[in-house]
Amino acid sequence: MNIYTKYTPKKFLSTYHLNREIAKNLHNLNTQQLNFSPKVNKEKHTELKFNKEQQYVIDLVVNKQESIFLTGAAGTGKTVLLRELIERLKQKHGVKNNSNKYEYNVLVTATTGLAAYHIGGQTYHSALGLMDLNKNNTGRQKIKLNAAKSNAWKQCKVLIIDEVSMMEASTLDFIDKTAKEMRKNYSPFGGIQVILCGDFFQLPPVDNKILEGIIKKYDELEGAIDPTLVNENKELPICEYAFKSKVWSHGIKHCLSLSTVFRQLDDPEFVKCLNELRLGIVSPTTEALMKRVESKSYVASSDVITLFGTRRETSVHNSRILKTMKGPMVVFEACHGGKLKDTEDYEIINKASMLADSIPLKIGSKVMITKNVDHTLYNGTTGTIVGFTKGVTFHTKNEILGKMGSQAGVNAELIDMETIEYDASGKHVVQFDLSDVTDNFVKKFENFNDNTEQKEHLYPVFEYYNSKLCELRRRVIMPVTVSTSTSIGNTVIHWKTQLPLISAWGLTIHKSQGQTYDSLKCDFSRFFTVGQAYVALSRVKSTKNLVVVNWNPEKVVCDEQVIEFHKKHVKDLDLLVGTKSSITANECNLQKEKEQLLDKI
Ligand SMILES: Nc1ncnc2c1ncn2[C@@H]1O[C@H](COP(=O)(O)OP(=O)(O)OP(=O)(O)O)[C@@H](O)[C@H]1O
Repeated sequence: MNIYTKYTPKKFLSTYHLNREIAKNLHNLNTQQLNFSPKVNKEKHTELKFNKEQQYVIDLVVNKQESIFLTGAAGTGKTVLLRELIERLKQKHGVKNNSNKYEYNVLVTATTGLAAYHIGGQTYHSALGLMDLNKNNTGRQKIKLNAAKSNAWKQCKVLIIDEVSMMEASTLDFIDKTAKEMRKNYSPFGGIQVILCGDFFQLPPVDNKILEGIIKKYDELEGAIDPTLVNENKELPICEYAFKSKVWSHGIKHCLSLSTVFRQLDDPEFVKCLNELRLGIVSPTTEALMKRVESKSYVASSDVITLFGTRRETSVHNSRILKTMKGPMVVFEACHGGKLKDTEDYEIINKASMLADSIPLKIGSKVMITKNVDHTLYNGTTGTIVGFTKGVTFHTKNEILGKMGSQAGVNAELIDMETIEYDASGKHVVQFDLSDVTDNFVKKFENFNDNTEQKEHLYPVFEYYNSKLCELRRRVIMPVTVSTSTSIGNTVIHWKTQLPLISAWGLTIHKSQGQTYDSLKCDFSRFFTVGQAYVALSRVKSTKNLVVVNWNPEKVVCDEQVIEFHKKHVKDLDLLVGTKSSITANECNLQKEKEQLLDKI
C-alpha cells in the first residue's frame, strides 16, 4: 500500500482579484475606514551595487555558464546575489512560446518554502515533481512524473537550489538521476547548468528516521512531507551533507565563498565573533562579548522574537506571552478524520501535517504562516492578528469572479499585486464584535465543506509586511485541509482541517534560517545540533539589539566534515578577485584570521 500526503487549500478562498482601478479605489476607501495606512518601505528603491566578488560570480554563471556552489557566511548577500543571477539567467534563457508569452527555462527552487519565497521560486519537491518520489524497501527510487513536470525537466537550462545545506546527499543524487533519465543525457544533471547556494556551517540536513518507519509499514511513502520540518526538535542523527553526494565532485565545478558580511556591516566586532562561532570556536573575546549581551534574569517579552532550540520551549514561551495579553481569546480547534485515528501512526502523520491541534489567538497575537497559501503569503511569513471576521462578511474569490468578473475585467495575473479582502458591501474586512466573547471562545472546523458552516465561521485577520509590494497588507486566514491517502485505492487514511498558523513570539531556530531580525533574544538552554548557535545569533544586525539567555559556549558546535570540505574545495572570492572587503581589510582582517582559525583546527 502506498500513502501520500498533500494539502489543498479549500475552495473557499479569502481573496479576490479585481482590476487595478477598482482595487485601488476600494483599497483607499477601506484603509480610511480602518484607519490603516500601508507603510511603504523606502528601502525599496535603494539599488544595490554588487561588489567585485559578486560581479565575478555573475560573470561565471551568466556569461561562462558554469555550474557552481555559492556559499559564504550568514549575511554575505548570497540570497541577494542569487536573485540577480535568476533575473539575468531568465533574460538570457527566456523564449517565446506558441501564445507569444515568455517562458523561462530556469527552474528556481529551494529546500524550504520560505527560502523559495525569498528568490521567487518553489520548493524543489514541487518544482521538480519530486512529490512523486518513492523510496521502496530496497532503497531504489522510482521516477514518476506528470507530463508538465517532465516537460519542465526537458526544457530546463539552469537549475537553482537555495539552502542546499539542508538537502540530503541522496536527494541531490536523485535529482541528478532524474535529470539524466528525463533528458536522456548522461552528463552530470543531464547537462543542466546547476547553481547551488547555501552555507554548510548553518543548519544541517536531518534524518528522516521517523517517517521511514511509516514508509516501511505502508511499503512506500510518496509525500510532500518536509523532513526538516517534521524532525526539527528531535535529536536525530545528521544525515549526509549534499557535498558528499556522488554527483557533487564532477557536477559542481566551482565552490566559491563570498567574504564581505553586509548584515552586520555596522558592528565589525560582532562580525568577528560570528565568524569564529561559525567555525565552532569561542575565543576569550567572543566569550566576553556574549557575557556582555547575556541577560541574567529571563523576561518573556512580546516585543522581541526569541529563538529556541526546541519546539517545546517555543510553545511554553508563546503560551506565557499569550496569557499576559489583554482581551478575549479565540481558540481555533482542528478537525480530524480518517481511519488512522487512534493508531500509533496517527501522531506522526498528524505532526507531519504541520497544522496545530489548537490555535489560541488574541488581537495582537504575533503569528507565522505555516503553509504556502499563494504567491504572496508563504510558509514562514510573520505578522500580527488584527481582528476576526465572519465568513458572511466577505465574498469568496469565486463569487467575485462570477459576479463581477466579466464587467470588471478581472485579470487573474494581477492577483498578487492587488489582492485585498472585502465585506459584502465592498468594505474592508470588518472586525468581529468580541464584546460577548468570554475567554476561550472555541471554534472548531467541523463540517467545513458545508457552505453555510463556512459562512458562519469566524476567521482571523492577519496583517503582514509584503516584501514584494513593500507595504503592510491584511488577509483573512482560511483553514486548509491536509490529507493522507493510499495511492492505490486513494483511500483517505487521515485528514485534518486547521488554520495554517502558529504563534510566533518565540520560534525554533529552524524556522529562522534565512531571516534577518532588527532585535532578537536567543535562549541557549536546549540548543542540540551543529550550526544552531551560529544561525541564531547571525539573524540580528548588531549586538546592540541582541540578548542572549543561558549562554553556554559548549553549545557552539561545528561539524568537522564541513571544515574539511571548506579547506579542500571552497575558494574565497576575495582572494580570487584580488580584493579584500572593506571590513576584512580595514577593520578586522577577518579573512586572514579565518584562515588561521581553520589551520588551528
Ligand atoms: N552588494 C551589496 N551591497 C550592500 N548590501 C548588500 C549587498 N549584498 C547584500 N547586501 C545586504 O546584506 C544583507 C544580507 O543579505 P542576504 O540575506 O542576501 O545574505 P545571505 O548570505 O543570504 O544570508 P543568510 O545566509 O543568513 O541567509 C541584506 O540586507 C542585503 O540587502
